[in-house]
Amino acid sequence: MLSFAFNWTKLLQRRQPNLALLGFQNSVRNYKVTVVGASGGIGQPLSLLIKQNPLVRELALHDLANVAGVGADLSHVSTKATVESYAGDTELMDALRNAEVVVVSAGLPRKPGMTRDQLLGANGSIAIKVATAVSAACPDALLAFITNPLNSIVPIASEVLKAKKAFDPNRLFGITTLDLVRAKTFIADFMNINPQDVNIPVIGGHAGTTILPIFSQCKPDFQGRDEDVKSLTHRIQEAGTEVVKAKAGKGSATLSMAFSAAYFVNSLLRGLNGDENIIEYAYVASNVTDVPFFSTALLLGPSGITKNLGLPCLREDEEEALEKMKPVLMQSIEAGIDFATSILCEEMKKAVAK
Ligand SMILES: NC(=O)C1=CN([C@@H]2O[C@H](COP(=O)(O)OP(=O)(O)OC[C@H]3O[C@@H](n4cnc5c(N)ncnc54)[C@H](O)[C@@H]3O)[C@@H](O)[C@H]2O)C=CC1
Ligand SMILES: O=C([O-])CC(=O)C(=O)O
Repeated sequence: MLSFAFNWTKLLQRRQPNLALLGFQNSVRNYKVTVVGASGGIGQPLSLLIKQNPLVRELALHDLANVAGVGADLSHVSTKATVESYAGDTELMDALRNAEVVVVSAGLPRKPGMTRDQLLGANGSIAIKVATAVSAACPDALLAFITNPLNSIVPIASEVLKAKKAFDPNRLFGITTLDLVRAKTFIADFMNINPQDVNIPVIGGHAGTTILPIFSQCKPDFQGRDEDVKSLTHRIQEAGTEVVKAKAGKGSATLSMAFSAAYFVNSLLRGLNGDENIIEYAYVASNVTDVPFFSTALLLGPSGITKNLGLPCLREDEEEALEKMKPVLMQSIEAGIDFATSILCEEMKKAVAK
């Protein structure tokens, strides 16, 4: 019996170098993902989806409240990832320590009649808190925000990370996947095909006219009239408001957002894991246009963004829509930068006064 066991060990030892030569060694790594805002409307279904991802070793759930129950519940799901719960500001650093991917859905959602920009005061401070903690606890992590107003939140986080000397433009993302998911779904409905078969670039930002679907590059070719392009573009741009209205004061999109964020997180993880063919759209620091944050197609890899693939080919009407949206997007970016600067200045004054 002993010799049988010994022979197997020997055999396995001999086989190891061969496996390495074949490129199997470390072919699947395991990552720690932290969800901040984990007991919220998006946080819970998102955490459930991430718990099922085979690339995840550890899932850290952070929220201000109710997170222990969500964690206990989720920990009974029979998949590999272990689950740890962290509550309150005092446990944020522990939740983040050693995380390779941090996804943030912490923050207030809209109520009917509100714009996303009106969430800046409430949610801007959360972005500052999370980015500050990330800069100290896991500065090399890929940091992906869901929190609105996304067009301002990503610039806020970048200001904080710059101030903390932890800014890497290839590691900071605003998740715009839901805009692509909606575009696929609405176009597929219109053309009576499977949404999985539709591919369309959606560029810009994540609010109203800053969400720009590029119908001229739709695959398969969009079969419709100019009026159809207009009305579908409007529906994609206002789809968030459609859900806010339907939920009638009980929040905004949660399930479709969880689906979209889980998809995006999986792409980040596959990039980290060495997959070289992952392309996703996200709102990032960018020099593709003269607007400093912009969503385009990105090639992902082991350190986040490997390459910004830039603008798709644009038709004349799409060029015009792009030019029109730029000042709108710029206003939200400036609002975010001003917000961050004023809070960071306050912090510095307080530190000097101590
Ligand atoms: N990027 C996108 O496409 C989308 C963004 N959103 C945005 O996502 C955010 C979250 O939406 P929901 O989950 O529906 O809201 P929710 O109110 O259901 O959940 C938010 C969670 O964040 C937690 N939270 C608040 N402050 C926190 C802090 N400092 N640290 C940790 N946790 C904190 C709350 O306790 C709550 O559990 C909103 O800002 C919403 O506008 C929503 C849909 C789509
Ligand atoms: O509309 C909102 O407030 C939430 C959101 O960003 C979306 O659903 O696209």
